[in-house]
Amino acid sequence: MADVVLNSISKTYNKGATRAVNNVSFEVNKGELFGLIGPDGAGKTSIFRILTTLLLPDNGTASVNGYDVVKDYKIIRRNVGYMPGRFSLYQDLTVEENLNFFATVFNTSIKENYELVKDIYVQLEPFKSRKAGKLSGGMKQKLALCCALIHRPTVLFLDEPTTGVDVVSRKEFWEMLKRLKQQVITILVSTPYMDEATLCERIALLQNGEILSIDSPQTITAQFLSTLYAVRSDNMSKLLHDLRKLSLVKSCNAFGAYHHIAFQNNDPGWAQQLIPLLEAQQHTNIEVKSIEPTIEDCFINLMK
Ligand SMILES: Nc1ncnc2c1ncn2[C@@H]1O[C@H](COP(=O)(O)OP(=O)(O)OP(=O)(O)O)[C@@H](O)[C@H]1O
Repeated sequence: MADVVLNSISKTYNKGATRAVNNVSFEVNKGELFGLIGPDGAGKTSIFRILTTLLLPDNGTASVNGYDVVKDYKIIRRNVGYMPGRFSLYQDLTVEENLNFFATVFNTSIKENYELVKDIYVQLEPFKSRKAGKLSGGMKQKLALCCALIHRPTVLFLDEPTTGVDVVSRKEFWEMLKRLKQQVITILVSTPYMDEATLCERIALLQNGEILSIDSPQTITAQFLSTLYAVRSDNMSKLLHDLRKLSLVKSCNAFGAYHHIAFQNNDPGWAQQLIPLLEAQQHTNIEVKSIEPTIEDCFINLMK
């Protein structure tokens, strides 16, 4: 059963000049961990604000727990948890005061739902008298998650919860989400980090307000039809330029320490031809290896 349903949702700003969300439809099943993956400006926040009833769509319909986001906004606000990208905590209140405040707003108490947040809150307890503004990024993120959970929501919306957080805290955060799933809470999480996509059960890849693909991360990467190679040499910027000029190369993109390339067809002989071709162009220490595509490879491929 679907807990969240979007039907052809569109949203523009600046009197129609900025198209933020363009005809987006998808469903999120009950208890699912669903990721909205896309770069800055892709439309993730606009979609979250529509689903949490803070923004009206221009067109289309959407529902949460079967309730319409426009007509039934009061019920939805009581039932969902929302962790916005910024400003969800009161910086001048302590850890405990923040959590108490959010519990009170929802007519509940920390005690009543402590079991749900216990795993996360125990890590914050040593700092419970510290002002939220004085917490580290990772701790703020944990407190914001506790605050979004304290009224036991049926659906949890987490907008870029790991943006600007260190790698260890990011990892811990995703482990917390996996544990939360066992409580049968439907979770929608957005992230610009493509590596986090594989931690979701299903994802929607979003660019310029449009869905490029929706499926499990495994299915999306399996649909990448070309054989992919990682290539490096001592001069990576010249390498990118030279690879893009080769007629046998279909696509070439910079990926950290390597460039990822796909050939015009999947003939394995072309990878062997590549080294002498690059040597002829004065490249040294050339390495070419076959690799599995990542979600980022798929995203770039779908953008074209
Ligand atoms: N209130 C607003 N007024 C005008 N334009 C807006 C407004 N909010 C968002 N936009 C624009 O709409 C587009 C989608 O923005 P949105 O915030 O939904 O995307 P996002 O994927 O969440 O990106 P980010 O992480 O940068 O917030 C962007 O071009 C953004 O500049």
